[in-house]
Amino acid sequence: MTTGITLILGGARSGKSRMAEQLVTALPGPWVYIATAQAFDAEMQDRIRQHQGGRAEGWVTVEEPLDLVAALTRANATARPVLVDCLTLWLTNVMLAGREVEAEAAKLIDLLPGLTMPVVLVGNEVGLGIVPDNRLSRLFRDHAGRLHQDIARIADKVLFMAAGLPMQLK
Ligand SMILES: Nc1nc2c(ncn2[C@@H]2O[C@H](COP(=O)(O)OP(=O)(O)OP(=O)(O)O)[C@@H](O)[C@H]2O)c(=O)[nH]1
Repeated sequence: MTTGITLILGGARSGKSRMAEQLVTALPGPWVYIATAQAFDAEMQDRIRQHQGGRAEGWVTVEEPLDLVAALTRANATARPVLVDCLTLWLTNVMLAGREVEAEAAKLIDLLPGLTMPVVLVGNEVGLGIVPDNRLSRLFRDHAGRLHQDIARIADKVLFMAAGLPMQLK
């Protein structure tokens, strides 16, 4: 059974979200889904609608693109298991908002071990390709890698998804 902190990493369409939902819904509901995505265009709106339509009853959706710490604190007060999908878009939003990434990440890392309900966090592994040709992308890739390492260090369980299959890293 999933307890404590679980981190699920993987590439696009690797099955991360499905695995995360399975782990969370194996616990007694209702469950909190913290979505960090923002629908900036029709394609994303459509993708989000599909996710919402596909989610089983019993999920309470919280859309929070930036203040993840606040959303997790509120969810913790309800003592419901939580899924955060995903860290990568949250990081993108933090960078685009001009916030200090290290400070925001540090707040998250400080909060997580003190949460009383199980939390599953999803992140895209963006570091496996060639070195991006622009500075912002390189910076983003470095922030993502460091954030994943910091969360993995305090996580109870870490999975890497490939082709829908989990590899247990921790
Ligand atoms: N705003 C909002 N975003 C949502 C909602 N449900 C899902 N999402 C977003 O949809 C994204 C995940 O969808 P995909 O892009 O299909 O996932 P993926 O990472 O490509 O694929 P997998 O590895 O299979 O999970 C996450 O970033 C979520 O934040 C919702 O109700 N509202």
